[in-house]
Amino acid sequence: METILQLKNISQQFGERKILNHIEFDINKGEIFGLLGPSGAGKTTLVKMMTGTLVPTAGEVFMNGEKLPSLQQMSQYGFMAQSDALYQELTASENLDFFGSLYKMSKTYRKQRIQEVMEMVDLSEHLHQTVETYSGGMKRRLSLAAALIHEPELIILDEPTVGIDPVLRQSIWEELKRLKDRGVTIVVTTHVMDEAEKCDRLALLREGEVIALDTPEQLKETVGVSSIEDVFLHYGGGVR
Ligand SMILES: Nc1ncnc2c1ncn2[C@@H]1O[C@H](COP(=O)(O)OP(=O)(O)OP(=O)(O)O)[C@@H](O)[C@H]1O
Repeated sequence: METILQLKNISQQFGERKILNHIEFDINKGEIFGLLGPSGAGKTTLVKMMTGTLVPTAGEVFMNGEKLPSLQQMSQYGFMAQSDALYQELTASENLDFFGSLYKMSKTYRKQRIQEVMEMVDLSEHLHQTVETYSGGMKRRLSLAAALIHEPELIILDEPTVGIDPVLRQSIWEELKRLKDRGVTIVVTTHVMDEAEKCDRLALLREGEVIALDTPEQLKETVGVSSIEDVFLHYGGGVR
C-alpha cells in the first residue's frame, strides 16, 4: 500500500509542557483516517504538524516522501480548520475565487472549480450571497468547498462537523466518501463516535499518545466490545 504521510517519532512540547509523545504511524493513499480523542488530547496540534504549519520539537513528518515543511507539498493538500477562515463581507464566489488565486489557479479553471465545489457542498443557489448571510452550517460547507478548490490529493479536516446538525453532518460525510472514491486521502479529527466508525482506520489519542490504531472493526474485536466508546474506556480513558 502506498503511503502519503509518514509520521516518524513525533513529539511536541510547548515550553516544559509535553503535548505529544513519540507519535509514529503512516497514512495510506486513498483512506479516510480518523484521529479520535478527548478535548486537549493533541489532535489539532498533530494535524498542524501533518500540514507542516507547525514543526515538531522532535521527529519528522514526510509527505509523498518529502520532509515537511515543504512549499511543493503544501500546495497538494487542503486544510479545513476548526474556525472558518472566510471573508464575511464577500460572496461565496468571491471567497472561493480568492482561495483559488492563492493556489495560482488560472481564472478559467477557478471559475469551473467554483461551480463544481459549490455543487458538491450543495450551495450552488447561494453562490452570490455574502457569507455574513450564511448560517453556521452553510459556512462550514463553504469552508469545505474552499479546502477542495484546488483538487488536493490530501484533505485534512479539523472537526469538520462541529456545530452542524445531523442531516448536514450526513451530507458532509457523503461528500467525504465521494472524494475517497476518487482517490483523495482524508484525515479527519473528531470526538464523535459515529463519525469515528465511518473511518477506514482510526488512531485513538489520549494525553498526547496514540493508545490504539486500527480499523474500527478490528479495534472493537481486539478488545471484545461493540462500540468505539467502549474501546476507549478499555484503554483507560473517556472521550469527553
Ligand atoms: N501554542 C501552544 N502553546 C501552549 N500550549 C498549547 C499550544 N497549542 C496547544 N496547546 C495545548 O496543547 C494541548 C493539546 O491541544 P490541541 O488543541 O492539540 O488538542 P485537541 O485534541 O485538538 O483538543 P480540541 O478537541 O479541544 O481542539 C492543550 O492542552 C493545549 O492547551
